[in-house]
Amino acid sequence: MTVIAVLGAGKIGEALLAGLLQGGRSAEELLFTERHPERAAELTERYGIAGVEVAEAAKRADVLVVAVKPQDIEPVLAELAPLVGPGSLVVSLCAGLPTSLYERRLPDGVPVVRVMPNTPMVVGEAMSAVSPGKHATPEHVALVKEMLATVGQVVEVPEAQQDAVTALSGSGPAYFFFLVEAMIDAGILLGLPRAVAEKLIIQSAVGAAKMLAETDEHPVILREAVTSPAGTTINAIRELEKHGVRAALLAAIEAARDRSVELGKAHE
Ligand SMILES: NC(=O)C1=CN([C@@H]2O[C@H](COP(=O)(O)OP(=O)(O)OC[C@H]3O[C@@H](n4cnc5c(N)ncnc54)[C@H](OP(=O)(O)O)[C@@H]3O)[C@@H](O)[C@H]2O)C=CC1
Ligand SMILES: O=C(O)[C@@H]1CCC=N1
Repeated sequence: MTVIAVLGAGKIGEALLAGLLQGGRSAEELLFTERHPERAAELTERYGIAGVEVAEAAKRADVLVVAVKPQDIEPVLAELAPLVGPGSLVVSLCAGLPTSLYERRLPDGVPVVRVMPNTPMVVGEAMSAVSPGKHATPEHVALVKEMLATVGQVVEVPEAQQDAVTALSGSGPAYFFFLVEAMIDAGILLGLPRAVAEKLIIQSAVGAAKMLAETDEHPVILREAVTSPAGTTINAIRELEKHGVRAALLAAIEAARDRSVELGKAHE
């Protein structure tokens, strides 16, 4: 039995715990730490998972998953330092934070694996990218990949690519939610009842995502198949291009990458 402790069970920490439970792990294999007792009680009530102190998490868990905001990392590492050693395994989900930060703050030899997941892990559809730090062995990486594979898909990338990954797939679900929200608004503008607009757009998003995942066709081919000559879609595409939506996405994702780099630099 591999015991996994999530340090900081906020949005992504909770998504991981929920996804691991859904993926077949039992509540006894999972632990979390939280700084607000009411939040801890809420999570225990919802999932049956025990909230513990960091010392107990370090003692009982095989994998310590750090899921606090990057701005909150220093006290967590100070608390962890006397509790971990080369036999521990620390996994960081934190945007921007390099494994070298953990290696500097924790005792020599502690293996660290940097992971960028995303919230669809709650429905078993996460996209996670893993990068080992300098003390992480292939066995450590395999263990982390195995854990993440129960909540979605996993790739391994060089750590230098993690800021780009964070901007693309870490934040990615937010861009799709934003698009869906805007498209539902368009339905309201056209006079549809909200419930109808929501159903039309959400199912269209699900259908489009399944086609992308399952047909192996390039997105351009799939879009062209919707775009009939002198039809409706091309009129919409012309407006999207006129309003610079493609350029806006490139600039937005570049800005997210830059913020990830900045979050890492704050701890140099
Ligand atoms: N949300 C997402 O989609 C993704 C987030 N991430 C990364 O995951 C991390 C967490 O993000 P997110 O879940 O959104 O943030 P949240 O603020 O929702 O979660 C962090 C949680 O950790 C708690 N916390 C802070 N310090 C401690 C501590 N010392 N001990 C115990 N608990 C503590 C926070 O409490 P409090 O509420 O008081 O701050 C909060 O509940 C970030 O580093 C982010 O970059 C990565 C991929 C995707
Ligand atoms: O917005 C953030 O900083 C985090 C990291 C990736 C997704 N959410």
